[in-house]
Amino acid sequence: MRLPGRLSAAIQVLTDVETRKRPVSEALKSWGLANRFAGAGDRAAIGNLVYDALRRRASHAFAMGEDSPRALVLAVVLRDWQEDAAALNASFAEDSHAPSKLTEQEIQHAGSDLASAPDHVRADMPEWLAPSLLRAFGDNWIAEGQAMSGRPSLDLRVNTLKSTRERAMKSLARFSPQETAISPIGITMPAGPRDARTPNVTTDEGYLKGWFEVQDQGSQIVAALSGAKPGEQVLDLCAGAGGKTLALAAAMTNKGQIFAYDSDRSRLAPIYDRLKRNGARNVQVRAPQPDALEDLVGKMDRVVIDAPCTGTGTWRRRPDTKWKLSPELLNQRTGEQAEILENAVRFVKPGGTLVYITCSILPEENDEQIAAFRVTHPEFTSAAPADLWQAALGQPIPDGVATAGSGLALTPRLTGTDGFYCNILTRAL
Ligand SMILES: C[S@@+](CC[C@H](N)C(=O)[O-])C[C@H]1O[C@@H](n2cnc3c(N)ncnc32)[C@H](O)[C@@H]1O
Repeated sequence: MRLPGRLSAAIQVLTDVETRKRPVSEALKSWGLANRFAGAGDRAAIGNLVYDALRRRASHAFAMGEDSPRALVLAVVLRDWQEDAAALNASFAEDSHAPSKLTEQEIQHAGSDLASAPDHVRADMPEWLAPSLLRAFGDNWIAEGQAMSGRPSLDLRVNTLKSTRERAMKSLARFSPQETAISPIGITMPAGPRDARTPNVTTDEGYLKGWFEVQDQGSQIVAALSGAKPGEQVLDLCAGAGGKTLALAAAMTNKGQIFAYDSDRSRLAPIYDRLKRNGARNVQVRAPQPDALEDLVGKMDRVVIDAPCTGTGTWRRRPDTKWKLSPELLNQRTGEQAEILENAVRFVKPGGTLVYITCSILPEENDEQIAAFRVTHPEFTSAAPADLWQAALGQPIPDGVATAGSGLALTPRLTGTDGFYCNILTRAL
């Protein structure tokens, strides 16, 4: 397929996402099934167009004067990919799969700047979140929003139980891997421009041997900050598919014990295969059932809460969710987090540590959640962010990462990662 056909396909997929309220990944998959002639390169390019349209939906719609799938997709090629309008129209004329010709108005709108746009449009963020983002980032919130609207890199965590970064990078040499800037065991492949494809690393021999996992550098950093040490008793209370569990097991060099629990059996299910492939042998999976964790009450050196959250920190990867988040859902998540924190306390032994993590950039789920927790639990004290960072990562904490509430905030702008938050609290003896 040439670009005109890919644009038509992207408009079709985006229309499907909008009208049927489907996740982008699902709409792309069903387009691929219905159009089997399209190759992997076509599917990647169409995916890029759709995701880029959604990443910058507010600013594209403002410039184009409308929010239709066609306007958004044309905005991507004209505003982001800097395609020449006249050349595009010439290529449309020669391609029977092309969208209809660009109008004079569309061409003119695509060139408009955002000087007069409201702040939330320039930030490409939902308007109702502006006060929260201002609280979290002060005057930098627009720049944070803009960084959150770019494409994410593909990051891998080297599994130090089985390999070294050097060996894993050799295995992936054809993708030009680079070392991550902060995580000492991370590998990154920066996102390419325009129709670049994301490398498929899961068919690599190194992956099949368990040398590395796909894991955003931000997730690797919070796992390192959680400070699990060989020999400890650790409860991973929201283990899900085990991304953090695997990182903790490697940090503990398979010594001590991790209890991996999740209230949702289906989310936990993939952990068994992943543990095997990673050679993680100090993990006991606790399936959800009454009293599943009662024997651990008061005994844990460390309880890790990788809390259910709005996922606002991952909006570069799932930009459709940026426009679906509602105040009701945010309220629901903060309620769940408060309950989980309360439950987690029971397991932390005196002098033990509670690790609270979200992949959110919203203060309601981060500093404000922890501030409320500390009112009812004055026996917990947050560790100093700068000391934690230096000890875990061997470098000084970057500007802006330490939060007012003694947490640590990662963002695309501050650390070149997905958005994450963590707060490490120690229980008094
Ligand atoms: C952010 S995800 C975990 C991701 C996982 N730790 C990883 O690194 O791949 C949050 C998880 O919390 C789980 N969860 C939600 N409510 C819970 C509860 N009350 N107790 C335990 N787990 C819960 C969800 O099922 C979900 O898997």
